[in-house]
Amino acid sequence: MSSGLYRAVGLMSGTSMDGIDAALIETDGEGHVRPLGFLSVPYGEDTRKKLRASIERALGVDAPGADPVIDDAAREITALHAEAVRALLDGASADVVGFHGQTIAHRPERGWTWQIGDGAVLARALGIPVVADLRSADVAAGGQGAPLLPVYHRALASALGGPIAVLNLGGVGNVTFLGADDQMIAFDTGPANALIDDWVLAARGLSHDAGGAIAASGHVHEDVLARMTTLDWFDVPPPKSLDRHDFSLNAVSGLSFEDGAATLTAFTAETVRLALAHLPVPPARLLVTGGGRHNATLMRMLAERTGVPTDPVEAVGWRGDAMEAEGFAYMAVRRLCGLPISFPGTTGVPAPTVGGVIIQP
Ligand SMILES: Nc1ncnc2c1ncn2[C@@H]1O[C@H](COP(=O)(O)OP(=O)(O)OP(=O)(O)O)[C@@H](O)[C@H]1O
Ligand SMILES: CC(=O)N[C@H]1[C@@H]2OC[C@@H](O2)[C@@H](O)[C@@H]1O[C@H](C)C(=O)O
Repeated sequence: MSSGLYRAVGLMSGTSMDGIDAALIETDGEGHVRPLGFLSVPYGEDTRKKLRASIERALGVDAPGADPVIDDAAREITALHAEAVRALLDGASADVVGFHGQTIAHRPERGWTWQIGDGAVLARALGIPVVADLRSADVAAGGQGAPLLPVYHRALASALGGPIAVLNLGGVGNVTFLGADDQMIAFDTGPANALIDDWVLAARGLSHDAGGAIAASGHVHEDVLARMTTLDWFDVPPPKSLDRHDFSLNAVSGLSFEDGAATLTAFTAETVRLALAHLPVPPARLLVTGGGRHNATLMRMLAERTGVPTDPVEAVGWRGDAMEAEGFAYMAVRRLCGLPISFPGTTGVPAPTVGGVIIQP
């Protein structure tokens, strides 16, 4: 560390369970952010199986606790995160690691959110202080515990004119509205890629609809879509957040493979249109991050259905694949500086809240 600048590693393993993203940035936890490196390490099929089994168990419990299957998965992913950091740093140093962990269940209404991975083991393995458990303080204070990235979006967007919206299309979608005077409104929008992924996996064993080609060859069933979007959840004003498993494929189950993909893709676009209706004014542009920005059909439907100019975040020089990992590096530094990471407008927490636990090696 020198003159308030930290070299920080951020680790994110998202709800798609595709693997671990690791980013290295230099930051002061405020307006200065310089990207220094990024890599992704895919989970092997064996790890994914363990995580799927853990999720199944976690969704059935009243509160997080010891469980042999989940504990085994946690040990395994902690070791994989340590390897990812070593590969990223390649012998170079870092001042802190922000460790998100793998979300296996998110139940803020029950007072908890569950990210597995052992920060103390990681800190010892790396010899670097770790900031872990970044969501719990927010939930304990009455917030949704998600989304947390808005504070990082605000740092990146300070040079851009507003109002803009940053849309993350991961397994679950979330939007950050950045208005005048640093106004931040953020919330989860719906299942972004989760249902599309589930649909193509169940029917053809595919991990995703690459480029949106399957959806492009199908036909959107507007009647089915209308039934899907009448769910009360979409009318609920923010703050709000979702578990990846809060929605199901029931509504499209009778459709052909291609029409199901098209209708689910249109559903994701519609959920964003409904989300934007909760904002005080329409954003001038929608900047899209997360894996869903690689789905050309989804990007086209988003622009058509929202009527808002839509671009991948690369259009303003941000790094869409690295953004979440960079964000957790940034949040780790904010923790070291005692700065809040969640706000009434982003998670519904009553007051700006410092998040994460610092673990010395
Ligand atoms: N080339 C592509 N074409 C279509 N979809 C893609 C492509 N690449 C990635 N995706 C989609 O993006 C998803 C992964 O996105 P991302 O890595 O942003 O999610 P995540 O970080 O795991 O989730 P979350 O943000 O919900 O935690 C994949 O599951 C897939 O559906
Ligand atoms: C509990 C949890 O892991 N939530 C994730 C998930 O993936 C997207 C959306 O749902 C968002 O709320 C959050 O992640 C991002 C990184 C966030 O907190 O901003």
